[in-house]
Amino acid sequence: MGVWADQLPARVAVGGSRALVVAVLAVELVVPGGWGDADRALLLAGLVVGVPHGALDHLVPRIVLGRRAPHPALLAAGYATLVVVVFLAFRALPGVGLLAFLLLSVAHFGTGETAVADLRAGRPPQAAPLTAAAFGATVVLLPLAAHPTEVGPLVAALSGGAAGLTPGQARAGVAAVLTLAALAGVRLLRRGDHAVAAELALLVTLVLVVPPLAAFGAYFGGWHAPRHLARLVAADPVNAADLAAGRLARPLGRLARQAAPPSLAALGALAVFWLAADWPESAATALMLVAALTVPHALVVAVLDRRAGPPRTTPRGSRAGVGS
Ligand SMILES: CC1=C(/C=C/C(C)=C/C=C/C(C)=C/C=C/C=C(C)/C=C/C=C(C)/C=C/C2=C(C)CCCC2(C)C)C(C)(C)CCC1
Ligand SMILES: [Fe+2]
Repeated sequence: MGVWADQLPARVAVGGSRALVVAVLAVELVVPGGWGDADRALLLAGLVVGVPHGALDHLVPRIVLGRRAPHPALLAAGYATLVVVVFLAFRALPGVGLLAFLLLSVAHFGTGETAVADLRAGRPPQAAPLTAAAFGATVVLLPLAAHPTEVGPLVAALSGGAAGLTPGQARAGVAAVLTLAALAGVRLLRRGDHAVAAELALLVTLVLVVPPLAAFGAYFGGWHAPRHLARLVAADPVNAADLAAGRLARPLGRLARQAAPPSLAALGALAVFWLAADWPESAATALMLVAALTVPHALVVAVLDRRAGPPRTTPRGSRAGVGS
């Protein structure tokens, strides 16, 4: 086979996510009125499609550590407890909660991008703080700074009424994120990572051009989630033989079966929150739930990143993939 077996899922996810983001951009630029009022629908769709990417978190330690890992049922109970505690803490201290959520999100999305880039390049995951910060800030902070009016009501609902950014702060925020992205882009180009630099430019364009809620929905559900799932599929030794034979359908079926129950539980809670209030409280409470899911999810992904090794060197050879 011409590619690393481990890289097959990532190649598919990368191709699909690029095409989706380009399509979302094209709608904004070509269709009269762009996304218009459909931005909320795209945010909701992105959240719904994106939630399952964390639904295998309680199984990740077993994938990574094998039998030495605590039992998945124990992990699921701890995970669910942490979600409830963080959700209640966010509600009690919304200002601090929002700040912490944004910073954790920058780190989580940013390191997710560098981990996928490393997997595709066939090298072990390595710390790339500048690239990670640039990606994370682009998808989390740039929408807030570039579109303060559109996100204002949602940010106020999430933060317990805190005033949004002043025009001066927003301009400074945009300049800071664009400078960071430019520095990271130049460094990536110098290192020969042209595709990653182009992806950073694509995401910057998405966030600047497309309304912020639509842009975030597209990124979360159409880019971050499939790429993360691709890493999990590649990391699970159970999938090794299928991937080596170039088969993705069976690994994806297994993943869907395992992810269904936790996804339905989390989506049920999301639906209740979304339907129980009017905009923007509906979206704010749903995002608080996402924030609560983010804490254990980011912890699990950090473990995955630390334990990851280089891809297998032979399609069916000894396992040294993301999860080894
Ligand atoms: C396993 C399990 C489970 C499940 C889980 C899951 C399902 C998970 C998921 C996870 C996830 C799902 C995660 C996520 C993450 C996310 C994030 C990290 C986000 C972020 C966001 C942001 C940052 C935003 C921002 C903003 C604002 C704030 C405003 C407006 C504009 C914007 C949108 C930009 C349960 C619990 C059932 C049980 C136990 C076990
Ligand atoms: Fe994630």
